[in-house]
Amino acid sequence: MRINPIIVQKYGGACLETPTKIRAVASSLADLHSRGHRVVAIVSAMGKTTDELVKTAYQVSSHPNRRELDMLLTAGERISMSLMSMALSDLGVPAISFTGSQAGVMTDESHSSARILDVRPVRVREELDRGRIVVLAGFQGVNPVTKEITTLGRGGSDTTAVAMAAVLKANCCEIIKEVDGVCSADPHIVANAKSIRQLDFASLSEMCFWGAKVLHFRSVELAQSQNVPLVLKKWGGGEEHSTQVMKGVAGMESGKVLAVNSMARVEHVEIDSSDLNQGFEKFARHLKENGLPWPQLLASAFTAGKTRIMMTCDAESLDTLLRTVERTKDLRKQRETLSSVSLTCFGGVSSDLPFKAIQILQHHGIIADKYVLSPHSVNLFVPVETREAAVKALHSLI
Ligand SMILES: Nc1ncnc2c1ncn2[C@@H]1O[C@H](COP(=O)(O)OP(=O)(O)O)[C@@H](O)[C@H]1O
Ligand SMILES: N[C@@H](CC(=O)OP(=O)(O)O)C(=O)O
Repeated sequence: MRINPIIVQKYGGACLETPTKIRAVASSLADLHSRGHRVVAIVSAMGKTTDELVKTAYQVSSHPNRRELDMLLTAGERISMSLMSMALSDLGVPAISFTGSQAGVMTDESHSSARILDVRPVRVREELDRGRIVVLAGFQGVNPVTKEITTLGRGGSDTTAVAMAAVLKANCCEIIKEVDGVCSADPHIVANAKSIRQLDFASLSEMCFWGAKVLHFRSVELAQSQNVPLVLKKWGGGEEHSTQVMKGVAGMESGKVLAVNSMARVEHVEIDSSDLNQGFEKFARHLKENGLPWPQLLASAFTAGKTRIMMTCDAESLDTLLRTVERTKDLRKQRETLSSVSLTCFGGVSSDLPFKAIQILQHHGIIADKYVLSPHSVNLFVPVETREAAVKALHSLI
């Protein structure tokens, strides 16, 4: 007996913003199903719903409890999944929606930044075997011991999609976007940013770590380790509007600049401490005592009795962290907020690139006051108000 191939498609909030868009996505899923695919659709919350829910939480509490915040935020995806399933039924296509816990997404217990430990998609498989389209709420899971509902961190639906594609051994995991896949810069900043048709995992992971909002960076690592065939596609667009992620792409050590990405907000926290280790212990204790998630750490250093940690995170978490730090004797915000601008290169960074980048910025009146190198990227830190100009200026290197 021929077994129909499984396709996992993930739709982000931008593609699901309105009921009309949901109906359009439903008809495209129905089409895929009618062509003989077994279809699993992972959905995010509609449009900016998650941002709105976070805002509402902060209107009722200056310091929302993280368990309750997860309960609230998972509702966004639950709305999308049920509406999608209804729209599919309306088109005469059998469909069923599941939350993360119903779909068997098991996570650790870390609210708002949980990691997937295992996926046991028993019900998903049963429903696929019955011929239904399975619609899953992305971004969420359940801790198997405490039975508490968790979220995977902002943008986490991509990670749900990749994890599900891995355990179902899907033929393809398609991340459907409103943009032309991965571009050489955020097309909302650089109007002539080019779509990157083929991209290796290492470069993509680096771009996403340093602010490319196209994919949750954990999902890239997962896709690579689990060998998941990953494609990013523009909704309704053809192949020229998509990016295929590959193990290796042609070329050796070209050092070619592939993309410029940026992070809007990088903060520095200073901790009175006797060494780096004590600095980190105090920082970890502060996060725990205030129920805060770990931010994304970028660099740290110890000098003259102070540990300095450079970090980023979503705006609400950074605001809460800085508010709680104000009330603490040994911790403080160290300097003005910065933005990062990153050049990601194929085949490794060439030694002269940081200096070229600094010169270009300087030519545009932008002073970068430090940079961090990683194997595939040069990451410069600039004043917040110059971020977009810096991205545009450095895009000339592509
Ligand atoms: N290098 C990049 N390539 C493509 N998009 C990028 C890049 N950097 C940032 N972005 C932003 O990422 C967003 C993600 O795509 P979109 O479909 O709008 O979001 P979502 O899937 O989260 O609903 C785009 O709106 C775009 O502005
Ligand atoms: N809705 C969640 C999860 C997510 O992945 O969203 P999106 O795919 O729209 O970026 C968020 O906004 O963080």
